[in-house]
Amino acid sequence: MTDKVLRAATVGNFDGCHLGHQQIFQILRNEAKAHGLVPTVISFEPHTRHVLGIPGHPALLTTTEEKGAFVRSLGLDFLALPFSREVAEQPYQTFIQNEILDKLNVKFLVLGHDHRFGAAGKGSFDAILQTFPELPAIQVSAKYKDGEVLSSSRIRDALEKGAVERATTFLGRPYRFHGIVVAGKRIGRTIGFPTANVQTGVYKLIPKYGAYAAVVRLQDGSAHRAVVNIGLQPSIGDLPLAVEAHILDFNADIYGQTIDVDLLTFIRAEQKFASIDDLKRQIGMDADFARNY
Ligand SMILES: Cc1cc2nc3c(=O)[nH]c(=O)nc-3n(C[C@H](O)[C@H](O)[C@H](O)COP(=O)(O)O)c2cc1C
Ligand SMILES: Nc1ncnc2c1ncn2[C@@H]1O[C@H](COP(=O)(O)OP(=O)(O)O)[C@@H](O)[C@H]1O
Repeated sequence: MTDKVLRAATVGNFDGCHLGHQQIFQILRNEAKAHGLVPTVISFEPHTRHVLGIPGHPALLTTTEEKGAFVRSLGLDFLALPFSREVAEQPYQTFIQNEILDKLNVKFLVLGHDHRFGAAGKGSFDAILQTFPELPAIQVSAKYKDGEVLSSSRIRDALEKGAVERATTFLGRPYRFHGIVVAGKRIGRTIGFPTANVQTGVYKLIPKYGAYAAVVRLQDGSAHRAVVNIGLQPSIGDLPLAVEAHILDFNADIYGQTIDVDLLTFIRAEQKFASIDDLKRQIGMDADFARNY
């Protein structure tokens, strides 16, 4: 299917949509405006690393849905192209000609410092300039933070250590879970702390287990302070991983709602308590911390 919209585009995985990615999006928006084109972020689904089995960290900072929501909130179009081994094995010339130029009418390309197209990553920026001399293309240099290139893997490392604020400074916004509220064991309400359990994407990166101060945004757009637990709840039993939010000063049934949970700060590591009373007391202190944070 060919769409008639004329686009300026960037292409990549953009996991996290961090400040380095946002710099590309900003330049893309300016160039699109200057040339009367629709600014478009073209990504892949699933993530290229998962399809190609590239070793390294399998977890992602953003699901495709989260990326799409963020990119669109900036006023850019978002497209997730189906990615497969067949797509990966196409020479970059074929992929760019067929998918980017012919199908999507891209008239201007904005590329990140390390983006490579096509089989064996042969489609470097210089190769593209040579192969498609009629296609205006610019390359955006890497963004640095603390003397190092800002990257998705640095953000993953920070989150795995519970260094949420560091992740926030790299992302330009808090680390977020976006998902539907599902039923848990219905124990929370019996100990005075009902918790909305958020379903996470399969590959979603799980930060260090423990309690966090957070902000929860409900489907009606309202924002609430919350205290969040991420972990296996060892005091209750050996349970599957849960990301659960107790919303402060709130009492309503929100099962089935799609909510956002934004992590603000790590409070403490998850522990195995000797009794439910000890667990309750600690959650009370965590809630007080989150209230005053
Ligand atoms: C702020 C907060 C901190 C928590 N910390 C721990 C903990 O350290 N260890 C633990 O075993 N469970 C912890 N929990 C999880 C509770 O055990 C869990 O919320 C309870 O089992 C209710 O689960 P349910 O929502 O599935 O009913 C915490 C929960 C909250 C809200
Ligand atoms: N303050 C609150 N914070 C989070 N969820 C609440 C709150 N008050 C009521 N709820 C509701 O209670 C549910 C959680 O109760 P809980 O007993 O922990 O059950 P579950 O084990 O199913 O999570 C939430 O999904 C939500 O619908």
